[in-house]
Amino acid sequence: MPIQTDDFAAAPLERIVSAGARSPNEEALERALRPKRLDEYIGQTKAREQLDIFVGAARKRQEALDHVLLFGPPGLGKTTLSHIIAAELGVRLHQTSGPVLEKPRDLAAILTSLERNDVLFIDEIHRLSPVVEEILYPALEDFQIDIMIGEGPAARSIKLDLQPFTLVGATTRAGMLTNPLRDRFGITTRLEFYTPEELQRIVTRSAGLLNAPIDETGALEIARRSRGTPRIANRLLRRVRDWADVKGDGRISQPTAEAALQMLDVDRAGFDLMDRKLLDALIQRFDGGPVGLDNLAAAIGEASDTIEDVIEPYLIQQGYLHRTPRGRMATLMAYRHLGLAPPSREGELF
Ligand SMILES: Nc1ncnc2c1ncn2[C@@H]1O[C@H](COP(=O)(O)OP(=O)(O)OP(=O)(O)O)[C@@H](O)[C@H]1O
Repeated sequence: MPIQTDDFAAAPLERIVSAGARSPNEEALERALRPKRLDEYIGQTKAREQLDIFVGAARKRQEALDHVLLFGPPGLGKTTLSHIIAAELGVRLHQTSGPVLEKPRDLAAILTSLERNDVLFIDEIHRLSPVVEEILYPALEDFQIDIMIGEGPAARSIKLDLQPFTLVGATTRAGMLTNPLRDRFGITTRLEFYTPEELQRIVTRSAGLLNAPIDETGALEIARRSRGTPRIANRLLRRVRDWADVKGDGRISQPTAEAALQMLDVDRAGFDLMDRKLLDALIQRFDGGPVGLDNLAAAIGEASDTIEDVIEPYLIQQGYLHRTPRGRMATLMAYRHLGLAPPSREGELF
């Protein structure tokens, strides 16, 4: 049955290509568009092949799968994959996130409620507090936790046995994980940006679920401007579909997609005003760099974390930005993209 989207509010237009922030309505729609099984999950061939084997083996032996760490920029499908892992194992998924688990007892309550071979998904696992992380170590290694009973001198610690389970941790920052935590994951999977062809298949699939008529050229135009990210592809698809419904005959083809995305200020490279502002500041105010992250953040009025997690990974991957030990630098492609003349600097990047 096609999904009705009339009651889903639009994402904020000022950052339509951000893979980060989402409204609750958009989250609901994402759930509906999520592939449910591994063979519906498009792209990420390496991750999919590995998981297919490891999950198959665990299921055959009726054992808990080794703990899995998924890392990569937001919106590439970490949450989706954790749901798929649980579905393929035929077990329940319990979902939480690092910042939500404030106290050791928050985590203890979840761990003691797990049934045999269940999957516990912790999003933003790099944001677990150290005291909560301490509880996790013996849970991951020996399926046991130590909990304190009572207070003051009468306090004592008791050991509780847990059911075997699989932790799936997701993070945008594998480098921020402590070594003891990182070492406890048996399977580490890095999610990569998607190719335009993979995104084209995702857009086509989502359009089918949304009952939106689209042809190959329309899907490819949306895919090319989606920064390698399914979340953005799905979001742009919905906005293009609005445009096609109001300004056209409802069908999405290349000219419709191009006109709609131009209106939304998403350019041919998938950059929005914020990306262009960052590249522009880097070139015009800092002579192309190198410039430190904090200075760049101050210049464009954005948080350093947002630049690091959301904006720059794609700019770097596409070759518009370099991260050097001395700071960020614009590449020749960045100058060209903005229509600016590059400086002639011998021995440097160009
Ligand atoms: N491989 C894929 N095939 C089809 N659709 C996908 C795929 N990966 C992600 N999606 C779609 O993209 C949306 C975002 O995916 P998801 O929520 O899993 O991202 P995420 O990496 O967990 O992001 P975050 O870490 O920001 O929560 C989902 O609605 C899902 O439909």
